[in-house]
Amino acid sequence: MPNDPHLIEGLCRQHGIPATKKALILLERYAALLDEWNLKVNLVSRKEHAPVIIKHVFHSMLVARIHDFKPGEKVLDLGTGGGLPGIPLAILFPETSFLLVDSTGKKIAACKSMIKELGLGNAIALHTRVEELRGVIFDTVLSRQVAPLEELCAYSARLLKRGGVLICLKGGSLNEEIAQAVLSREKHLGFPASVDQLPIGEIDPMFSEKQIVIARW
Ligand SMILES: C[S@@+](CC[C@H](N)C(=O)[O-])C[C@H]1O[C@@H](n2cnc3c(N)ncnc32)[C@H](O)[C@@H]1O
Repeated sequence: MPNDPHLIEGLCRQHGIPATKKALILLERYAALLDEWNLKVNLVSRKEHAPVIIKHVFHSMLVARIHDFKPGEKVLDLGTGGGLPGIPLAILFPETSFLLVDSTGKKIAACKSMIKELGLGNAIALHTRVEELRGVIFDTVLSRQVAPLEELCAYSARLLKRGGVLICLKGGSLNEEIAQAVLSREKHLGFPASVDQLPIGEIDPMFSEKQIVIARW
């Protein structure tokens, strides 16, 4: 489905997401590239009848409503697929550093090409399993539709600085998943000490079953 170029601008204004003119142009370009790449590599579901720019790009940008990305902050996008949520957020926050990792080589090749075409100097895509990342600590870990919360907490406990946060975009009923992650924290260096859920269904019916989950030390 083609992307309406004015849609993203209106949504950002309506929901208080800071986006410069340059960022809006890049976000639209990214949505178009994602559509193009999706014909060659399965990056996002092809069955959906919703524009990629809302269902995937704007959905990822909603993290900016609850987290203040700072200049110099180091962010990991764990299981980025086609760059979600890392690329939209790297566009919005050009002074924050984003490392995008995925275990599927073809997806990372697509991310590298899109990052280059968009001219993003603050995003790097790396083909690896997150379990194999060594010698690097992040201020923030992001993850969209990748794994159960306990698994994400196990990875993050090793990679997240004390005081950092894990922010996940998730769908469905999460109470049991969250309870399991909290119950298992002693296995994961005490992470998470607490978890908050923020439903985002009021923003668009498309997100009716979606939540942002924030896990803290
Ligand atoms: C359902 S896709 C979601 C991709 C993207 N975050 C999005 O929202 O479109 C899950 C992705 O996580 C990646 N993944 C799963 N486990 C991983 C791991 N342990 N390390 C790195 N990537 C992983 C998969 O290769 C896949 O691309």
